[in-house]
Amino acid sequence: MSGNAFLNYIGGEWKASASGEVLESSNPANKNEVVGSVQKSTKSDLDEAVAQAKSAQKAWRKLAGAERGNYLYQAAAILEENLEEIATTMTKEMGKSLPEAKGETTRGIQILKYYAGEGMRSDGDVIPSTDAGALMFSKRVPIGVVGVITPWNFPVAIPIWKMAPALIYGNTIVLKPATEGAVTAAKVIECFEKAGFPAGVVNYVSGSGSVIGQGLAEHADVHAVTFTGSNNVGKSIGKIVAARGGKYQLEMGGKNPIIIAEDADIEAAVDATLSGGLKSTGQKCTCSSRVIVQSSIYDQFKERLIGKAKEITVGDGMDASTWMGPCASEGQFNTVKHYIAKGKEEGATLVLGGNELTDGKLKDGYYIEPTIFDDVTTNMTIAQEEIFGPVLSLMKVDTIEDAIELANDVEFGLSASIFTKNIDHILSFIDDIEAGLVRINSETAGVELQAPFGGMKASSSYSREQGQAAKEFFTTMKTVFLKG
Ligand SMILES: NC(=O)C1=CN([C@@H]2O[C@H](COP(=O)(O)OP(=O)(O)OC[C@H]3O[C@@H](n4cnc5c(N)ncnc54)[C@H](OP(=O)(O)O)[C@@H]3O)[C@@H](O)[C@H]2O)C=CC1
Ligand SMILES: O=C(O)CCC(=O)C(=O)O
Repeated sequence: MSGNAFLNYIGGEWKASASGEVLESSNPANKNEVVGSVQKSTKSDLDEAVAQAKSAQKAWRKLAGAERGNYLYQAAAILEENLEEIATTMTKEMGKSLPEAKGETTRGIQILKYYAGEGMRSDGDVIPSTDAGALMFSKRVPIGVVGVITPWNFPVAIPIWKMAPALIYGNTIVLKPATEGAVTAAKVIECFEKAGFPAGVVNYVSGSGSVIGQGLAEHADVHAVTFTGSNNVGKSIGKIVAARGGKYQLEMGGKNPIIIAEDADIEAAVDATLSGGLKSTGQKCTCSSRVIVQSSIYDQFKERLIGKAKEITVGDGMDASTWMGPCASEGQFNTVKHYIAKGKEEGATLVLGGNELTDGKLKDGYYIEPTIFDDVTTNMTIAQEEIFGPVLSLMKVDTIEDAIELANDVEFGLSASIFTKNIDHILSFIDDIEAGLVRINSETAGVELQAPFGGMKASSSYSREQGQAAKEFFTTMKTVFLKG
């Protein structure tokens, strides 16, 4: 590749799209800086990638799991050698701070190593047969070709946490990354290329969601599609794949609550609210967005939250002093401004921020102040819809029962957190909260790669990613009955 101008990676070769057109990626911290370019691919590019993945599948699945694992270990080592460059590209392409980008790349390395080891673990069970002379067992087998459609907010970790399990269990893949993270994702694919994966096992096709993403969903030779992104797109992918009998997995939005009980450690709760709510500029599906506080400590908590939020440094993610970077794109910037206007219009009280930041070095970026609304009620748009920006909504309750009821009063159910020392409250929270990730005295974000990840309600398609849970999606099962 020349610099950051990337072609598609199909059948083990970097290839220009039939369209002859490219899509440029610009830096959200400085919209005049072009970070790189990727191909604006066509349906025929996608067809070629799927055909390559299909023809590579048999030889790949015939390898021993340990051999497939060696390719993943190799990819991990190469990613590690390129950590600095990949993290820098991520910060420049989608704006998260460099330490966060490095942390995410490190997580990518760990995910690859975790699934590399999976090649040596059990892929079935022996089940006693009613026939004493027979051996009966289950055996996990790959599904075939997997389409991987990923968002821009974790352009390294999300492609890897989908590709690594798909590959180790013997599937071949076609990755369609979000256009706003496609240069970073191409650099990850370069690591897979250098790791020497057989041609056609790993394919990368960039381009618009409505052509390449939808094309993957519709493609008869793509047996399964794994997606992370918005609810509208996810639901549409689910319908398309289901209609043709394929398998799908959707990880979508969140509207995550953090409950602060009157016995909470206020300092720890404030730190967790800011970290969970505003790190990555609020652009995580696990971000805290609704801050539900018991009335007896409400004012004390609010004052401390606002005080600490005022200390947040906003700037270019490449600057060492930056705590919070810009919104990832102009579209995201406009969405956040729309929700802030909506919050004011519907009667919430703006107690911090709410404005664009345009002074000095910030003038060419998509910067928004850390924003806090008070007096938010559950019927307001900002209490119901995913904002994906640095906006917190404070909500007051009298009891923990009320808090949990309020927390559940949204269509989403991804992550939820409570700060309390009261064991009864903790137990009822674990029992009654409608969320896939239940976190106690800890922020709502923070996913561990070895544990199941996914949500309830509209946040996911009931499936779980990561850890051992990934096996469920990326394999199917044979039950073997063997009699001599
Ligand atoms: N759960 C999460 O982690 C995420 C949630 N979101 C939520 O979604 C909102 C919008 O973000 P956005 O980036 O537009 O999310 P999208 O859901 O549009 O994008 C996610 C992925 O889907 C692709 N895609 C877009 N349209 C289609 C389609 N019709 N068929 C198949 N694939 C498609 C995108 O490609 P392309 O980039 O080329 O459009 C991208 O690769 C955010 O504000 C946030 O609320 C966003 C990202 C992650
Ligand atoms: O919190 C995390 O680390 C993961 C978040 C995530 O999966 C997402 O935002 O899409």
